[in-house]
Amino acid sequence: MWRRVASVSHLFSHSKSTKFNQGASTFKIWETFTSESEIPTPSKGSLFVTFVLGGPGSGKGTQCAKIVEAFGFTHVSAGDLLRREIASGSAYGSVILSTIREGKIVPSQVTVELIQKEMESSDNYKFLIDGFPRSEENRKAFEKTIGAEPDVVLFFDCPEQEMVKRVLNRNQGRVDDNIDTIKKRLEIFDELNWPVINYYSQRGKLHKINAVGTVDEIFEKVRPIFAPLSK
Ligand SMILES: Nc1ncnc2c1ncn2[C@@H]1O[C@H](COP(=O)(O)OP(=O)(O)OP(=O)(O)O)[C@@H](O)[C@H]1O
Ligand SMILES: O=c1ccn([C@@H]2O[C@H](COP(=O)(O)O)[C@@H](O)[C@H]2O)c(=O)[nH]1
Ligand SMILES: [Mg+2]
Repeated sequence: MWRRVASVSHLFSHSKSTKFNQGASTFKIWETFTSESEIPTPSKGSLFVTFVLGGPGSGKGTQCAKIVEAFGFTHVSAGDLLRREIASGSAYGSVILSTIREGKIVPSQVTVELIQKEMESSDNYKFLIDGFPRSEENRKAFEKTIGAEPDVVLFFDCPEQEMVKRVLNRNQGRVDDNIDTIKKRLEIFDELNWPVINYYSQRGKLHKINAVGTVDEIFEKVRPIFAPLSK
């Protein structure tokens, strides 16, 4: 399925064996980008991971749907996986629900396991991981468990006022779409997500997109990032 490019198991000697890092490793060494304008050119069969970051209501899910349509990615929304876990009545459900209500972050172990299962159940090799990692701890847990780093990191940069307006108008019945929880989510975003954004910026993987405008206008800024990919 995924083409092996090189072994990186020595970098993740404590990680669990998974579809992504079995034995001598089934994934490639990730290209490092020296500037923000460089775009990776993946070949079919190599795992290609995009992290999609941005504050609450910045439009991550909306743009992911368009990327899926245009470029054939599999969309893995960490928030959706957690909401699905609550709905399934799992043992973790009540603690996840109270964490989401408080706008806090669910323990990495839970989220990474859900993401891992979702990726492993897909035949695709191109993934959009939406709304994750939300903290440096999340980021490190993903690297350790999945044994991979993102090829591309999108960051939808949106003013707070606009994000609040969008979330309050979303009308999807989410328990966290109320002004009190939004304030907490914004605080947590400021405190914990910026270090992740800075981390990927320093590694030249970050694509910062101004998220103000119509959905189509924003997608026209996203499209060139994936232009080297065929569907
Ligand atoms: N460019 C845009 N202009 C106006 N409204 C938008 C735009 N993009 C998305 N929206 C709307 O804003 C709301 C939030 O968008 P979306 O769910 O995509 O954000 P998100 O970043 O995934 O938020 P969250 O982190 O809370 O899941 C939705 O109702 C969506 O339809
Ligand atoms: O990696 C994650 C993703 C999400 N959460 C919690 O879920 C809500 C909603 O997430 P959205 O991405 O906005 O759908 C978020 O506020 C967190 O409480 C998480 O803990 N970890
Ligand atoms: Mg979303």
